[in-house]
Amino acid sequence: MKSIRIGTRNSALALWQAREVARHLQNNNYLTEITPIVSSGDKNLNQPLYSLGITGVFTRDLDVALLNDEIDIAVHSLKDVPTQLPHNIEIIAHLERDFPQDVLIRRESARDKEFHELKLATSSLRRRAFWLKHYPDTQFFDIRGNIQTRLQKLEEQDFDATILSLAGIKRMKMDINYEMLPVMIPAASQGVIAIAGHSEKPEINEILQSINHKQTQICVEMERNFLSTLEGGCTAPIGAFAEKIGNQIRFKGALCSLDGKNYIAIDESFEYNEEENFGEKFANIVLENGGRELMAEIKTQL
Ligand SMILES: NCc1[nH]cc(CCC(=O)O)c1CC(=O)O
Repeated sequence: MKSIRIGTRNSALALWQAREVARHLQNNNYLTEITPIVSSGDKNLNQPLYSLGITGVFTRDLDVALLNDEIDIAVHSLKDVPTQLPHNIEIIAHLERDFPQDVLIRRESARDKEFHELKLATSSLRRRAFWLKHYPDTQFFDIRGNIQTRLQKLEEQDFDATILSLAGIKRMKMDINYEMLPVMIPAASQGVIAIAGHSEKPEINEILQSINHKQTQICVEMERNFLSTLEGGCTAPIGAFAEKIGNQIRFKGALCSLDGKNYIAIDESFEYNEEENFGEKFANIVLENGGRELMAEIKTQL
């Protein structure tokens, strides 16, 4: 049997995630090989992502490799994958989500500062806006690069703290202190490793079903439907997180103005059924409660 060619970006986190997918496939007796691919998102580190004006900077090169049959599957952090996929590319499986949360990481010299006094480095509109909602006078700095680069910048530059995804920190086994931020709603599909494939490769796609985590899939599809219904093709401060609790799903979602002053949120627990598109339903509630005007306002500010 031929081995499954796994395409990945070549950052440490991406490689770890690709190995994790390989491990799941090997446990099911499939052979695998890993093919790292340099993405244009990694080559362009001076500008914040939203200002590059295109979605899918991290995924585009892997999409091309899939379409050219250079790889059989592509492993992604699902939160970096646009909700609109190119023709013939599909998300075919999800690994189980482990740590969805955002966490705060401070430099030693800022250990005793209160949250509202921190000078914060993040280039995420969502993290910035949700933080400003609680601490409106915070000073922000842009920061780009992978987790290791960002932590190094935190040591060297003139800001106190940064906000990162806990999943990335755990996967990189970083030995650092972090603080949970319960008021921040994670980005849609944060913490989820997803596998993309070519729509016209049913054999591979069937194999991938054997490692798909259905519960995770249900939650992230809801989050991503919420996001795509709200977003209409721009990057806005939107959080979305669905979680199974007992036999219910709890969905938290929010849209926030860039300055954090206007915040429209959903927090619902319900029994899941396949027929109802809950993500779209909750997004429409947000849109009808001022979200439409807020989205229009945000689009003029980006
Ligand atoms: N946007 C960058 C990115 N994409 C995926 C992760 C980490 C893994 C994840 O949260 O899924 C990160 C780093 C971060 O947000 O701190």
